[in-house]
Amino acid sequence: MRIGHGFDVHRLTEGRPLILGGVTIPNPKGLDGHSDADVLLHAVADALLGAVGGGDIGAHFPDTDPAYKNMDSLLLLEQVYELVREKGCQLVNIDGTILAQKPKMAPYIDDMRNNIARVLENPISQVNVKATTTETLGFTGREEGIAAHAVVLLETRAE
Ligand SMILES: C[C@@](CO)(OP(=O)(O)O)[C@H](O)COP(=O)(O)OP(=O)(O)OC[C@H]1O[C@@H](n2ccc(N)nc2=O)[C@H](O)[C@@H]1O
Repeated sequence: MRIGHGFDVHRLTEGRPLILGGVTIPNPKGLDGHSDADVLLHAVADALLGAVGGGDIGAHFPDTDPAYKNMDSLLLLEQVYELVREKGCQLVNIDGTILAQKPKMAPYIDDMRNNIARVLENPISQVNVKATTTETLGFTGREEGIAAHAVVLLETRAE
């Protein structure tokens, strides 16, 4: 068994869509970044890479490479999971947490879970996503940005 943790932050800005877990969420501001800035999927991808000792997404998808401009992070996650499978590992379960003061994420959580479960070829029961405010504290509480954590458990095929 192997565990991994991922964490990511993106700044909220006007003129960008808010995409989390592959779901476009109506909101006055979206997330800034080189890719689609899907902070939840980035945390999940970093957790997967961490679990297999595969570095981090910045090393695999440099934000200086035009190829990743506005990249759909579901494709980024797919490529990371291919690497996990190549290393003889597969997903047991994921737990993700979005830290955002607004908007309310509850209506979109199951769609996020479905997207992640589909890309990682696992039942939705293995993929948990939750959201929390930071009680107006810190940069997330001031609605300057959104952060996300993810923890994954993998099993090696030999197990
Ligand atoms: C997903 C992508 C796609 O281009 O861009 P964004 O859409 O987030 O902008 C990138 O992979 C986004 O990678 P991410 O890892 O989140 O970006 P950063 O935090 O800026 O880190 C970029 C790279 O610098 C390294 N790094 C970061 C901070 C630091 N103090 N020292 C470092 O050496 C990290 O290991 C990483 O490999």
